[in-house]
Amino acid sequence: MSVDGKISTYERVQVRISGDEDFRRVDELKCNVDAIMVGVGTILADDPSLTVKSGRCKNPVRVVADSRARTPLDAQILHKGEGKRVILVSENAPLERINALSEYAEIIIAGSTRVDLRAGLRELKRQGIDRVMVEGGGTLNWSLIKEGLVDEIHTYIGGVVIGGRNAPTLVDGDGFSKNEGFPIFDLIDVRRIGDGVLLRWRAKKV
Ligand SMILES: NC(=O)C1=CN([C@@H]2O[C@H](COP(=O)(O)OP(=O)(O)OC[C@H]3O[C@@H](n4cnc5c(N)ncnc54)[C@H](O)[C@@H]3O)[C@@H](O)[C@H]2O)C=CC1
Ligand SMILES: Nc1nc(O)c(N)c(N[C@@H]2O[C@H](COP(=O)(O)O)[C@@H](O)[C@H]2O)n1
Repeated sequence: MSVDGKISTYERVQVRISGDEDFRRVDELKCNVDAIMVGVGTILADDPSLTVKSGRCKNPVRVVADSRARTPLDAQILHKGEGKRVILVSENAPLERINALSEYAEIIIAGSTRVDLRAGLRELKRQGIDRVMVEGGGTLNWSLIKEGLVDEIHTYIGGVVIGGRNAPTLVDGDGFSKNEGFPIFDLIDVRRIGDGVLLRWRAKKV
């Protein structure tokens, strides 16, 4: 994220926030997880492939949280690189979209109108997927944190200011009210990387 906590511009255009060294760190992380997950908003905005660029290991299983099965059939994630893809959808997703996407990815139906992330992750776990790395965006991050499904947060802060009240931030969604309390994370590591800083946080056990 940027100095001011943004993860893209208000037009949802990707900005290069980190440098080569940090891209390599993120690439390495992918070799230590079973799956990498993003929300469909990120697929629609960035069209990422989420592949391991170094080729040092196999691509992790690539997962999209996509309640209404909006992932485009020509999305890079469905075509670039080897490996399994999973799309988590809700019962609300049109059957024709599910059928079309099932040519490229395993479809898991979890939740009635929105993906039930806990149920989706439970099914992934049943398939042997224990460690999931989430690469955004802010809406999916919010839901996972709200539901207490996040063990660690790794925030790389790069030296650019993006600004804009409508620019996506690390955690969007509705936000917590002061009446309901906030999830607390312990700072477990601080490291300078390139022109920015990597902070690692671990969810406090309550
Ligand atoms: N700087 C960075 O490292 C990154 C930046 N981004 C930026 O983030 C933006 C995309 O973020 P968002 O629009 O917030 O989309 P998002 O990627 O968080 O996806 C949100 C979508 O996921 C689906 N979803 C299914 N079940 C859900 C649930 N239970 N809770 C929440 N979402 C659920 C919904 O269709 C929802 O609209 C883009 O502008 C992209 O460039 C995204 C990833 C990384
Ligand atoms: N680690 C990192 N640093 C930045 O500066 C970024 N802008 C991003 N963006 C996210 O990385 C994903 C790219 O995926 P592929 O290279 O296509 O596999 C994408 O989701 C961007 O939002 N990341």
